[in-house]
Amino acid sequence: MSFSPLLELKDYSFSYESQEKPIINNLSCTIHDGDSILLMGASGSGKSTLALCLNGLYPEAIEGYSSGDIYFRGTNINDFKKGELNQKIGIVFQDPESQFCMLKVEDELAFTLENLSVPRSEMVRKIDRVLDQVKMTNYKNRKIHELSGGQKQKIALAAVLLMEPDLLILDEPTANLDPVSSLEFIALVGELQDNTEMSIIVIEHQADDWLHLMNRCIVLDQKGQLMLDDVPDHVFNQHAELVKELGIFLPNQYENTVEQNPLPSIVSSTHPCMSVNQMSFKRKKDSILKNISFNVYPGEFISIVGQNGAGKSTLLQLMSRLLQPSEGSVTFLNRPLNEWDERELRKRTGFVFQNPEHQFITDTVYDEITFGMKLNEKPEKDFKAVANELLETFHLTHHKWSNPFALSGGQKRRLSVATMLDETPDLLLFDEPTFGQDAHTTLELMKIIINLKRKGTSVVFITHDMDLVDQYADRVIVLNNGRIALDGQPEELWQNDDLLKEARLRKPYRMERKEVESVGLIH
Ligand SMILES: Nc1ncnc2c1ncn2[C@@H]1O[C@H](COP(=O)(O)OP(=O)(O)OP(=O)(O)O)[C@@H](O)[C@H]1O
Ligand SMILES: Nc1ncnc2c1ncn2[C@@H]1O[C@H](COP(=O)(O)OP(=O)(O)OP(=O)(O)O)[C@@H](O)[C@H]1O
Repeated sequence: MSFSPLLELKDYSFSYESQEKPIINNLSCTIHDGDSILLMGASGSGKSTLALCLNGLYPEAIEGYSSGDIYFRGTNINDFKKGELNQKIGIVFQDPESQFCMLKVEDELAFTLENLSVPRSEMVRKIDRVLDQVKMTNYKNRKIHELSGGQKQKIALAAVLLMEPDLLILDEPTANLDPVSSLEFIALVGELQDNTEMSIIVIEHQADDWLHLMNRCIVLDQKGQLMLDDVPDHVFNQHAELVKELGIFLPNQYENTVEQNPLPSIVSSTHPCMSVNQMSFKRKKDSILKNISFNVYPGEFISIVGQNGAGKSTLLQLMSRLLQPSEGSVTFLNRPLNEWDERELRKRTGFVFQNPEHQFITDTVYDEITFGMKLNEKPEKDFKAVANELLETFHLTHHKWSNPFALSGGQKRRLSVATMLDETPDLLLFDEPTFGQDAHTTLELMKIIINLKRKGTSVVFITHDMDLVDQYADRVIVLNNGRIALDGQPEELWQNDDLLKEARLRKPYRMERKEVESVGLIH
C-alpha cells in the first residue's frame, strides 16, 4: 500500500504565454486522501487555472509554461500517459457547456463510459444510477443544448461522477443552480464523501453552505500565491480582515451584522417602461410560458426567481425580442416590441446573457466594450474615456487587450455586463449577472446598477441569490412551471413558506438566521 499523499505541489508556478506575470506563483502544498478543500480567492486569482494544472490539462493544452513539480501518489504528473490523469482527477468546469462532446444526455454519459472501456451491458445501469443521483432521470433522452443552465450543470457532474475519480474538483458547481438544487447538490457531495474515498476540492465564492463538509480552506491572493491554508474556522475567524481585504466573501455566520437594509423603492412613474401582455411561449409542443402579464416601471428593480427550468431565461429573451411569443405581446415605451428598429432597440435596452461567451463578438476586451459605441457612430475620442472608466470599474484595465475568451469566468461575466453600460439605457435585462463574482466585484456591480436605477433605468434581474433579492429588489416575480406564481414585494415571498418550497427557493440568510435563533439553536 502506498503512503504517498494524493497530490503534492512543490514550488509550482504557471504562466500563460500571453501574460507577463505568473498566474500560479511558487505554490507548495500537500493534498491527502479524504481531504475536502475549499479553494478561495478573488476573481482572477488563478483558482480555475490551478484546477486545470492539477489534472495535467495545463500547460499541455494551452500556450503556457510551468516550473516546479506536481506529484500524484508520488509520481510526477508529467510521467502519466495522456488522458490518464484526468480520469483520476475529475473536474466539473465553471462553464458546463465547455465539457460536452455529444448532442444528447444519454450519449454524453455513454461517451464517458466508452472512454473508460466500460462494457455496453453495464452502461445502462450506470447511466440510470448517476442520473438518479443528480435527479435528472427524466432528461435522459433530451438534447443537451435544450436544457436550462442549471440542468446542464447537473449533467456535467454526472459525467464526471461516472469516472469515479480519486479527486473531484468542482469549479463553482452551484453557480447556476436554484437554491434548493444547490443545497441538494451539496448534500449529494456530502453523500459521495461518506460513501466513497473521493477527495474533493470546491472552488466557490460564497462558501456558507459548504462549510460543514470542508476540513481545509486554501486561500490564494491576487498574485496566485498561497495566503492561507488552515481549517475553515481559523481562516474565517482569525483572518477575517485579510479575507475581506482580498475581496473574498466572509461566510455569513462569521459576519457580525447580517441585517439587510432594503433600499426604499424610488419608482415614481405610472407609465410602464415595458408591458408583457398575456404572453405564452411554446417550443414545439411544450408550453414553456403560460399567460404571463406584468408591467415594468421606470427605475424599478425586479428580480425574477424560480427553479431551474422554470422559464426565466426564456422570459428574458422574449422581453429582449430574441424570441417571439406564441401568443400575447410585449410593449416597450408604449410601442409594440416588434415595431422597434433593431439599432434603436439595442441602444435603449441592454441584455446580458446567462452565458457571457454567447455575447462576445470581437477579439479584445476594449473592442468588446466599445463595440456598441462604435455602432452608434460615435468618434473614438468621445467614448475612449467612458470605455477606460468601465474597464477600471470592472477591474479589467490589465486585460484591455486580452481576448475575451482568455479571461477568468468572473472577468468574462463582468465584461458582458460592462458592454451594456456604455449609455444609460431605459431597460436592462440581466440573466444572473453576479454569478462567479467575488465580494468586491459583486458590490461594485450592484452599485453601478443602483446608480442607473436612480437615473430611471428599469432593471430586470434573474438570480438564484435570495440575499440579493432581499437587499435590492423592489419587486420579485416568482416563475413556477412557466406561470407567474407571485408578483409582489420580497417580504411577501419570504412569508410564503408553501411557495418557497414549491418553487425550490429559500429565505435570505438574515431570516434563516432569525428563525434558527428563535428556536434557540444559536445564542
Ligand atoms: N433551445 C431550447 N430548446 C428546447 N427547450 C428549451 C430550450 N431552451 C430551454 N428549453 C427548455 O425550456 C424550459 C425553460 O428553460 P429556461 O432556460 O428558460 O429556464 P430557467 O428558468 O432560465 O432555468 P435555469 O435557472 O436553469 O437557467 C426548460 O425546461 C428547458 O429545458
Ligand atoms: N486562456 C487564457 N489565456 C491567458 N490568460 C488567461 C487564460 N485563462 C485565464 N487567464 C488569466 O489568468 C488569470 C486567472 O484566471 P482564472 O480563471 O484561473 O481565475 P479564477 O480565480 O478562477 O477567477 P474567477 O473567480 O473569476 O473564475 C486571470 O487574470 C485570467 O485573465
